[in-house]
Amino acid sequence: MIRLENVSKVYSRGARPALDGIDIEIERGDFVFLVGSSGSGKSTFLKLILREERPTGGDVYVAGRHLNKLSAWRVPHLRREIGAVFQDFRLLPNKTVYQNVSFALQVIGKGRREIDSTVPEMLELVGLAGKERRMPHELSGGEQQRVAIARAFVNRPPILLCDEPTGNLDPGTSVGIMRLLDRINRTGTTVLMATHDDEIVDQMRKRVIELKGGHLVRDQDRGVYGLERA
Ligand SMILES: Nc1ncnc2c1ncn2[C@@H]1O[C@H](COP(=O)(O)OP(=O)(O)OP(=O)(O)O)[C@@H](O)[C@H]1O
Repeated sequence: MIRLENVSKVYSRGARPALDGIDIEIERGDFVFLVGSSGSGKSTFLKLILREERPTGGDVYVAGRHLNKLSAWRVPHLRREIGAVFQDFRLLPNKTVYQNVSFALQVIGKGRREIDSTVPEMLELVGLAGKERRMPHELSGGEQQRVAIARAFVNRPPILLCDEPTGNLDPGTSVGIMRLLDRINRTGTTVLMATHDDEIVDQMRKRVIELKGGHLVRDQDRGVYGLERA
């Protein structure tokens, strides 16, 4: 589903590479934690997959596409295959919960009837039934993240990328969000989550990929956050 072959990224000439010679394959349906200290290259890794950045060396393949060769007008098609969730939720502040989720379908040209049947289903899945008419500021952080996940997943993309999705949430709320991501993964969705949340990683025992200074230093099945704590 995602494959990087000898991928490097240098942002500016002479700078240390943000990623250096990365080889990795993530299969359909995998759940993968991407860990590493600040500046290790996690966000750059996610940006290459979304084609927000391009590699300076090597090849990136996502959902059957060779991104090096993907022309700009095809990038929106790639992005339909990838739901993205961020630490800061990024909801539209002037739209209701329902509108935030339905907007994601409107912009890809879905019809009213399909939207009206899909959105309630998705809000039910994320545990927000009954809160359709709330505005984002009337929700807790955990609820806002559930809206963001509903929006990212409403068109059932095969890949969900999560950049620190529990970074702004307390531990109890984070567990709820992880249960939801786990459920989404069990539907066959590939989940790739960059995180600093050691408790979550240690609880879930999924595949762990660790970056250090732009190098891939660990790829561990049923892994933990830090080997020294194993
Ligand atoms: N747009 C950019 N221009 C120049 N350098 C960048 C840019 N984005 C990232 N970098 C550099 O690339 C390296 C990797 O950064 P990246 O944001 O990928 O790390 P990260 O692991 O996601 O960090 P964090 O956990 O703090 O989000 C860092 O040295 C950073 O300064």
